[in-house]
Amino acid sequence: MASSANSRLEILTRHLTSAAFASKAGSDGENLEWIKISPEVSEALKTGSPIVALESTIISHGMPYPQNFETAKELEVIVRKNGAVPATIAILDGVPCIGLTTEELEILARLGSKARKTASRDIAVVMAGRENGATTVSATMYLASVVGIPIFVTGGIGGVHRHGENTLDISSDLTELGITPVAVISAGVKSILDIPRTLEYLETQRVTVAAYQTDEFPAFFTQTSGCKAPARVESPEHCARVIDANIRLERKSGILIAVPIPREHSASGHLIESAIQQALQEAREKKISGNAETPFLLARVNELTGGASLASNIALVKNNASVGAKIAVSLTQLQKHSGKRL
Ligand SMILES: O=c1[nH]cc([C@@H]2O[C@H](COP(=O)(O)O)[C@@H](O)[C@H]2O)c(=O)[nH]1
Repeated sequence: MASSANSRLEILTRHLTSAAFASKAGSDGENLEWIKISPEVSEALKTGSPIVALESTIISHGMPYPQNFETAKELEVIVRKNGAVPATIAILDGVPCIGLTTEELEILARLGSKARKTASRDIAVVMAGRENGATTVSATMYLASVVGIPIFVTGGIGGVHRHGENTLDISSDLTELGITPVAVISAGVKSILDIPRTLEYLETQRVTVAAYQTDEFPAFFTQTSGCKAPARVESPEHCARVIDANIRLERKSGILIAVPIPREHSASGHLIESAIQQALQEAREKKISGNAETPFLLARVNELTGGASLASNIALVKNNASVGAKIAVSLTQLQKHSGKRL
């Protein structure tokens, strides 16, 4: 335990030193702290308590206001109820923030797509421009790993887009998973994407992929995708053992744990599927591509299903938050014995 806490302290000390350096380096003499960790998250890092990182693109671009604000708050409540500290991550006025206040969550929720969708490649630009950035899976993973948070909950990750073999439109979520040792708990990959190629690409990136209590890789709104998952995990403890092994191995790559949407919320799956097909067709006709494609498809599918997809989306993220927090608690217990942390 002492050595675990020490290793977290080492990480923090490194970052505080970097922040001080950044401050000194600021040519205009301003205090340019480059990262802000909330007091609660900072305390949890020091004491080695379980923490769950949460992303912010899901708030700004993934859902409309006010459901996005309500969901963001509820996710934090669920994480707490299950014994972990939530750390929603975003960039506010150019400062990466680990752990947001309710007021900050509301700012992001109201900004919606006016906040910049920030993938890992965009972090430096958003910081330099002192912009507000909603972090995607890739950017959230990166920032979580920088401060030593090994578990991150989201709804769905990006992937290989359909026709990606021609367009090379592959989300940087997949490459970040290849180089950043954070476990991402998601409901799999939406069928707006090419699921078989996404799984192939994850293999190429050396990402450990496991489905939770099922043999099949889930497709976000539906429990099944027709693709077999490379591995199966049975419980939060089992997930924690996989994450712990990855940390001990120092593989420096991520883990994707795919949790199927709860059965009672997957009923509208087929309705949603046909809306997805229509939205995809419209995106092609309107020539919408790149990082605008996912937000367009999500919003259009929600319109076409009369809000059913949003209700399912909220339900599955909440379920992921509960599973993710339990995994974080198990991992902390395991690491009390092994002493090895991210
Ligand atoms: O079902 C969803 N998939 C993906 C996203 C967001 O979109 C990002 C991927 O975007 P792109 O495909 O442009 O890489 C993810 O990291 C996540 O933040 C989302 O909100 N909902």
